[in-house]
Amino acid sequence: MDVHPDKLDITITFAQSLDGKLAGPDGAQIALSCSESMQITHRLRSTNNAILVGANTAINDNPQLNTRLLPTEEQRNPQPVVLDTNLRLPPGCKLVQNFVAGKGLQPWLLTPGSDDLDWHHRRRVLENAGARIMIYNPNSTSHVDSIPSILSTLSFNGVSSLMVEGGPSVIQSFFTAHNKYGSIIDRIIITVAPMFVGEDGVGYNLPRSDGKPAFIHKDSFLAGKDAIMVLEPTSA
Ligand SMILES: NC(=O)C1=CN([C@@H]2O[C@H](COP(=O)(O)OP(=O)(O)OC[C@H]3O[C@@H](n4cnc5c(N)ncnc54)[C@H](O)[C@@H]3O)[C@@H](O)[C@H]2O)C=CC1
Ligand SMILES: Nc1nc(O)c(N)c(N[C@@H]2O[C@H](COP(=O)(O)O)[C@@H](O)[C@H]2O)n1
Repeated sequence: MDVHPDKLDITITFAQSLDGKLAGPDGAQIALSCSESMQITHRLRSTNNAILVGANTAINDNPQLNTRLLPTEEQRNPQPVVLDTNLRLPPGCKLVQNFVAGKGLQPWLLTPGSDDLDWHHRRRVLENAGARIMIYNPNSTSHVDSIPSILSTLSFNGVSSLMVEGGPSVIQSFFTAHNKYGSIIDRIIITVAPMFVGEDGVGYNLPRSDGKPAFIHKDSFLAGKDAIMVLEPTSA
């Protein structure tokens, strides 16, 4: 299947510990980035026209996904997108609250849809609260195989650059889709925090890619105590 005719520019970006964890036990949120690297993350948010997280991140962290750490004149908020298959996002979350208060863009919740009556009830509640529900074509029940449809839906709705922020399950899906469909990810920007989380933390795996590295180093620099590393696909 063709990924999509108008390819989005896709940046995968997240913070990890030295032992490769993005979240604590049971996927709990942990503060990995220092203030300097967090500001760089907000700058990156400002250079993309959409930011995507998975439902668990949206529910656990109740994030704002905005650029509030930048000076006012540099703040440019990306379109918030949540991969929310079963419409689990609480209608009172900050993304919806900020939109209703005129302090953020309308959150888009992407789902393959459902015949379930409770799902339709949650859809009405979320739409009445202020969220936009967007249904992508479910090519299969697999998260990985849904990614081309998700990207087409975003592209069709005017998104040209997408920052994928996490969590680990979504990142894993994008890495696997990149390996399977090719040419999906344009760069990975990882903040490495000088700490260990331990074996109960949650990380990701990079799938094998015909024995050669799928991504190679392009740049590294320090931001406060953290190291930031930029990688690009081998073929780029
Ligand atoms: N260190 C960092 O930079 C970041 C850390 N996190 C942490 O990650 C934790 C949550 O991570 P996870 O539990 O892995 O959940 P996640 O945030 O990746 O969400 C996974 C859920 O998204 C939905 N989903 C829909 N389409 C999907 C697709 N194509 N691929 C994968 N999931 C899809 C499913 O309901 C799935 O259960 C959060 O608590 C947060 O603190 C989140 C973002 C960045
Ligand atoms: N860059 C980065 N460093 C960390 O240490 C983190 N825990 C995260 N998490 C991501 O940031 C979201 C919070 O965003 P807001 O501050 O609410 O705008 C969180 O949901 C994760 O996506 N990122």
